[in-house]
Amino acid sequence: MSQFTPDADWLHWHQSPSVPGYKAPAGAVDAHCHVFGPGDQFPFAPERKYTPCDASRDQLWALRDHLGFSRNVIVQATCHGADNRALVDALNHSNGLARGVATVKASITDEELDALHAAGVRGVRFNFVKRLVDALPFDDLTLIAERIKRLGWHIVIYFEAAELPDLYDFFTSLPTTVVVDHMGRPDVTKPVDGEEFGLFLKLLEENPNFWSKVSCPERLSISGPDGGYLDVVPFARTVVERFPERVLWGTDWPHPNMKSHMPDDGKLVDMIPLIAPTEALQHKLLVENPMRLYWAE
Ligand SMILES: O=C(O)/C=C(\CC(=O)C(=O)O)C(=O)O
Repeated sequence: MSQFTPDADWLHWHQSPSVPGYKAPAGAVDAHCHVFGPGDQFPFAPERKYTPCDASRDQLWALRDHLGFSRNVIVQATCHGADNRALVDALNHSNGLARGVATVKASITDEELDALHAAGVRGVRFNFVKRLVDALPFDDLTLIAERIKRLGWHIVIYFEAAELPDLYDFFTSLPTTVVVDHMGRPDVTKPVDGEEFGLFLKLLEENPNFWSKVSCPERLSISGPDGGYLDVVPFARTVVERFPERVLWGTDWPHPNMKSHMPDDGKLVDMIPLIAPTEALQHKLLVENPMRLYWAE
């Protein structure tokens, strides 16, 4: 029996996702996914705000193959805090087919950063979603940003759309490439050409170092799986068509903290042609862009 019990309302990741009808181009990258534990091997962090079920690296590789993808970018999830051991273990057992985004504290040493780089880490994540973390002070984040510059890493930022006005100036002060998770979590009941999403588009428009993941329709959708998450499509498609060189796509497997339902990962893949309607856009989204950011060398 595991030393960790998932939260009572925790939804297990999908056990039999469909085979997508959409065939991803050769070399496609799932650029946003996580590994959880296994908790008995890589304990969840004491400061975590949720306890998930296990989701191991081998289970992630099985999903990758099932979906017809080739590579993964594994993003450190908050349930592991700044303990990147599960992430590094996955990278070290990926045959070079996975890269990572870590969570670090300002006290990390250069040697520790170098070891993360050698394992395949290419970025750090700054998380501002209050239900997930107590965000680090801006001074610490600024220090981390300065420290990782020499490695050529980027910064992944995760925040709710309503927080963007307050965070905007800090974000634009960051000295590296910056990747926004899940399009800055727009409220999709508001218009795609409205003020709120307009601020996010302005961030990308005026700052060529900013990229966006067009991921997580299952988290953002109000119409839900029965509506095919179609209410999210105009937002994602706008970002892909306006910034085709600076977009990434990911499954978000194993879909932490989904409460209403668990998505079928195959169906998420089937949405790709809706948000990237041409083969050229799909190739940039799934192959060229993530390869440039994560496998540049
Ligand atoms: O998987 C995601 O990107 C989103 C998450 C989880 C998360 O980010 C984390 O635990 O670090 C969420 O909204 O609960």
